[in-house]
Amino acid sequence: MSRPQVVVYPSPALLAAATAARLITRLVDVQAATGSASLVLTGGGTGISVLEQLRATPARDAVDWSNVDLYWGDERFLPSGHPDRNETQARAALLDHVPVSPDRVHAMAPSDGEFGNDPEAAAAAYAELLANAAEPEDHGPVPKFDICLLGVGEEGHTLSVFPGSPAVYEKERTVVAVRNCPKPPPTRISLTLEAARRSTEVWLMTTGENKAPAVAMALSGAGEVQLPAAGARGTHRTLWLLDKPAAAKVPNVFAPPLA
Ligand SMILES: O=C(O)[C@H](O)[C@@H](O)[C@H](O)[C@H](O)COP(=O)(O)O
Repeated sequence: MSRPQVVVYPSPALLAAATAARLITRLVDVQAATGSASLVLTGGGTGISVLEQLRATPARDAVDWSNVDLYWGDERFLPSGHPDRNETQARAALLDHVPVSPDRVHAMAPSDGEFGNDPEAAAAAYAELLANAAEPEDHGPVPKFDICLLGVGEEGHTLSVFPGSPAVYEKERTVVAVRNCPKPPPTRISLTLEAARRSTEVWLMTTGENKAPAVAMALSGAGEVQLPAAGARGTHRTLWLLDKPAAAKVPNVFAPPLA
């Protein structure tokens, strides 16, 4: 697993704009090298802001969106089209504005979909979707995602994996149902950390002084059970993209070299 790298931006707006630019460049580079790309989207304010900034930049059209497989790291288990669903927000922010291939946008099931109000069945179905999408060279139960975007909660959750929750101990399944989630809505579907760690690159993005303690703990060696975001690492790269307040307590070892 890769050692975390930290990049700090002066403001949330600049973090979102710069991360959108970073994402465009990475997607273009991966497509130039392999012909396609796979991206795991996240919910949360920072994650959606990045998608909105991406939509706003002309450079977005450098990506062959028809050749991107889009997945979600987690989803709020709500009826289709509900404004709080991560899918709803991602479509409004970006996906409805670029020429994605509908059959390559892999949303997690809504609570009024084919599995009804059964989040365990919906989670199992998404795990099967991922297993079917994995290629032999991925050597695992999920595709080797090129980039996995993640947010971070105040107490250190990421995806919908919360400290000390059953999901944080899950080592077998790749997708789980989450109930009684501390962050509303209470019922969700989430990749596990094991699944996220199969990503080539993991980008954790967060802002605000209220996130500074969790960020500092994650970067200071906290265990993933206590601090799930600490367990979110890519096989080749782990980026922490922060604004200054969120980075306020980051250990000096991550500070940029003195000029
Ligand atoms: O569905 C969700 O709520 C997200 O996936 C969740 O993990 C989010 O990314 C964090 O809670 C950070 O959210 P903010 O960026 O809004 O602080």
